[in-house]
Amino acid sequence: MFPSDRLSLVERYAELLATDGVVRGLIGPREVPRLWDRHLVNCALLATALPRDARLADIGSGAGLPGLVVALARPDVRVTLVEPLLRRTTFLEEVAAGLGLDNVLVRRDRADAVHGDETYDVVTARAVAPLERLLGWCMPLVAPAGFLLAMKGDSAEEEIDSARSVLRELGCAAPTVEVLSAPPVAGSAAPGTTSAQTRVVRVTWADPARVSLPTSGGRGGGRSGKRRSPRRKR
Ligand SMILES: C[S@@+](CC[C@H](N)C(=O)[O-])C[C@H]1O[C@@H](n2cnc3c(N)ncnc32)[C@H](O)[C@@H]1O
Repeated sequence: MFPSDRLSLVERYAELLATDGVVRGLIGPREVPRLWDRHLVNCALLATALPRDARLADIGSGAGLPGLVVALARPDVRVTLVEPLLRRTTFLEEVAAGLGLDNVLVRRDRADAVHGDETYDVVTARAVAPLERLLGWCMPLVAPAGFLLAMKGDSAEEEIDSARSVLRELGCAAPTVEVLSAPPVAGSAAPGTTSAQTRVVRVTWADPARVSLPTSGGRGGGRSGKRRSPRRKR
């Protein structure tokens, strides 16, 4: 799941989450005993769904989940962690520098402030917003041939249902729900657990040739407060 030469870095990150992360209020103390299976392994499964050398933006990274974990698991992937809260970006910058991760960039911003600046092959998000809202934040960042991977667990189908009209309005294809799994990790899975799994919603553009993304200077969330969305070319 992690390259062998990155394992000590993952262990160091886990230690930082369990100590500084808790003291600085980035992760709840109750999460510490389940850091590996519920957070690190769960997020590392995303790494199995990424194209080689992808450019990825993780929206609402918090303490680095899943973005930092993906950067640890996939040194070939360039990861931008988009997070608006200073306390969190400070931690993310410290961890990335402390672990010597040269494939991580931290951007202190809301997702919509990035619209028009960059697009990415993959955009990820975990526990940030319902899919309906997440689409408006994330799809303007998805390159025409790229995709959004939203970690949604058991609520995936229900959230897709609620997002139908937004999906249509933005010009997205029908989302798919994928189960990513890996063999059990010795000593980390709960008793009775046979393998680690996570459920993700994958959203692509319906017609990549007809996607019109915001351009710089035309970003959404500006002073007018008007929401700009990617539109299909007519
Ligand atoms: C519940 S936390 C989840 C953090 C992390 N993804 C995880 O799974 O542990 C939600 C995060 O989304 C961030 N967030 C909220 N609104 C956002 C927005 N519009 N753009 C980017 N991040 C946002 C918050 O600051 C917070 O760090």
